[in-house]
Amino acid sequence: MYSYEHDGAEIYRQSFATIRAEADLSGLPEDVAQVAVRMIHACGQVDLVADVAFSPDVVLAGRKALESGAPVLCDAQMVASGVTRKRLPAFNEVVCTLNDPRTPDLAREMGTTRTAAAMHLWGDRLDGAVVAIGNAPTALFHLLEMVRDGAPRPAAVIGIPVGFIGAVESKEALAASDLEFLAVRGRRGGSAITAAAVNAIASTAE
Ligand SMILES: C/C1=C2N=C(/C=C3N=C(/C(C)=C4\N[C@@](C)([C@@H]5N=C1[C@](C)(CCC(=O)O)[C@H]5CC(=O)O)[C@@](C)(CC(=O)O)[C@@H]4CCC(=O)O)[C@@](C)(CC(=O)O)[C@@H]\3CCC(=O)O)C(C)(C)[C@@H]/2CCC(=O)O
Repeated sequence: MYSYEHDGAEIYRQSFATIRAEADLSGLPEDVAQVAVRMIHACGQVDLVADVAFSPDVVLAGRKALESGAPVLCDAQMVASGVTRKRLPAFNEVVCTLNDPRTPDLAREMGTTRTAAAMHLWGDRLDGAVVAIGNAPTALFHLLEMVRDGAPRPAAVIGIPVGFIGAVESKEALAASDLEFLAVRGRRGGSAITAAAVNAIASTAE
């Protein structure tokens, strides 16, 4: 026999209370702090808060975009799968074009990864969208290149790729851009944290 909590709501309550007790959220505006709590919840690391980087209006911009029906454009299926549809305020479309049959050929032609190439299949949905990049640094770099070259601007970029090659640099490039953004500086990141951030932004929508 094991003694453990069986009540899902109580697990969540204790979890969020623990995060608020242990994480130093004092340097964050309240709306970003709410999102950071869910990001920490997704990875179990309260020190994540020190690496959270953001533009001041990113939560508001993301929320407004979702309220007005903007799609959530994701680099990987894992990110798309993690977005809780019932939290989205306007039956928003959640898009991941990675597994589109055209993507592998496009990647070969472009000489890049599939995640980066797949963004070209987002089409005009990029305009005013919430972009969620949780896996692929190449996708984040390429998004910045696309916008620099005149592609429509997303309303907010949740750019939290993880890893060792390009992750740090792509997030620094995002932070240096003029886009509304939320990121985690350093190697940490990933699909779960990214989806949690989208879910938090969506949940605060009214
Ligand atoms: C270099 C890549 C990295 N992938 C990482 C971590 C994870 N990736 C998983 C999975 C299942 C997928 N990763 C792909 C996106 C695949 N990963 C890459 C690429 C080779 C290049 C991306 C880049 O460097 O920017 C990328 C393929 C591509 O051509 O774009 C994936 C599509 C590969 C595949 O299975 O076909 C796939 C995504 C599937 C989906 O959700 O749609 C992991 C689960 C690892 C595993 O399977 O063992 C894991 C998930 C991490 C997460 O939280 O998302 C890194 C570490 C991010 C790495 C990039 C950086 C580095 O340092 O290498």
